[in-house]
Amino acid sequence: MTRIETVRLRAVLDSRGNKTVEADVLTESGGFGRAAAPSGASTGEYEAIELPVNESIAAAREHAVPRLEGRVYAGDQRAVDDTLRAADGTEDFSEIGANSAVAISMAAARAGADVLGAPLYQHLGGAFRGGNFPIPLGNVVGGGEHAQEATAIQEFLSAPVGAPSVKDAVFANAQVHGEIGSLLEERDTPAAKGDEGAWAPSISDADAFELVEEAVETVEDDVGFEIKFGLDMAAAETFEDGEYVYGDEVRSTEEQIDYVAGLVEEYDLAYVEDPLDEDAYEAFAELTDRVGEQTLICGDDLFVTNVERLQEGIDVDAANSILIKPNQIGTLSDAFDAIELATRNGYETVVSHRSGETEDTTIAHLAVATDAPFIKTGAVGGERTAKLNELIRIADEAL
Ligand SMILES: O=C(O)[C@@H](CO)OP(=O)(O)O
Ligand SMILES: [Mg+2]
Repeated sequence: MTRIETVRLRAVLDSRGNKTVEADVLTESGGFGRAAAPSGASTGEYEAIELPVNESIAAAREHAVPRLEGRVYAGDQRAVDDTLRAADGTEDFSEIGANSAVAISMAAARAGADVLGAPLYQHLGGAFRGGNFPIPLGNVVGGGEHAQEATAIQEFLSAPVGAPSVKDAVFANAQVHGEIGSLLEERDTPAAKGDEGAWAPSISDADAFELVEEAVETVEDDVGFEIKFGLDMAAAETFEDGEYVYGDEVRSTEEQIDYVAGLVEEYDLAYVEDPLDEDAYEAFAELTDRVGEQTLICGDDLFVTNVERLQEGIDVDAANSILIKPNQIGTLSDAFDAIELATRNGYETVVSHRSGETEDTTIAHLAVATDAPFIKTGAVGGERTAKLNELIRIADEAL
């Protein structure tokens, strides 16, 4: 019933103005699904490979599309994704590109949902899911690879942990973002916005901590529920010759662990992503041992949504949460496998956008379908609010 009739691929723009892959999947019964690949800037070394868009589309048309059309059912996600893997023939999608793979994988899921007449989260998660909503982590101040001349730490994330509903949480993050804008204006500190819509002022990390703390407290008082904040330190980007280089600060591994543990204590951080290098399993484990009871230590570049790397981390207690980015691994099935392995081992999952995004809302559905406790998808900006507003619609059963 959901047999794929046609797969169409095209280049469209992402939020940075770069080209990305969009896929349409049409089924023989008239089902239709469309999805687009996001793109990272602070990409992990072990991620699946994103090929130049035209190259990826040409390779996918040659190798993957003929194996899908007339042969595979869009509703059978495993079969779609196995076919993509077989067509590619490599471990890291370097033949057809993870950008075409993930676009086709997500478009097929949408087509499958369309044929069923079900919302995507229900098709992906089944009848017994959809009642829990992720807490959105909203990037409110940032720099690193996402903005020039801004904070050395890549992301300061508002975390409305006490929000009574997803809608309240989404609005609270936007309010924190707005409050920071007002504080910057009061201080005569000019600020551009980074790739994810966060403020990107030319201030030190220490100043950014004070700024975000003040904004969070102000909004917390106003909304009446608990808001914390967290960080993506994207440490692999700053790790040079065995040292962590954040602006003028240079730290050894032990110093970095002490520094992060100190930040968790001082600011009662809810979340710390990639505090250490992408190969530093042991150092991650040391930090998790010290502060893992108080906060989430999340692996992004460390795990790259890859079950083998996650298992390595589980074996040494490297972290207590994992970032889930479907394009990091190439298919929805692979992302699901990582989520299941994580959940079985008590790791919290954080479904995530990329810095280069489109209007695609698949990750909002993925988070709801898997009961993910968190979603990281920005606070403001059209490609970010596309996902946030979709969460609100899902909660309202307005799809
Ligand atoms: O590091 C990250 O977590 C992401 C998203 O915030 O950034 P990028 O997509 O550039 O890898
Ligand atoms: Mg990250």
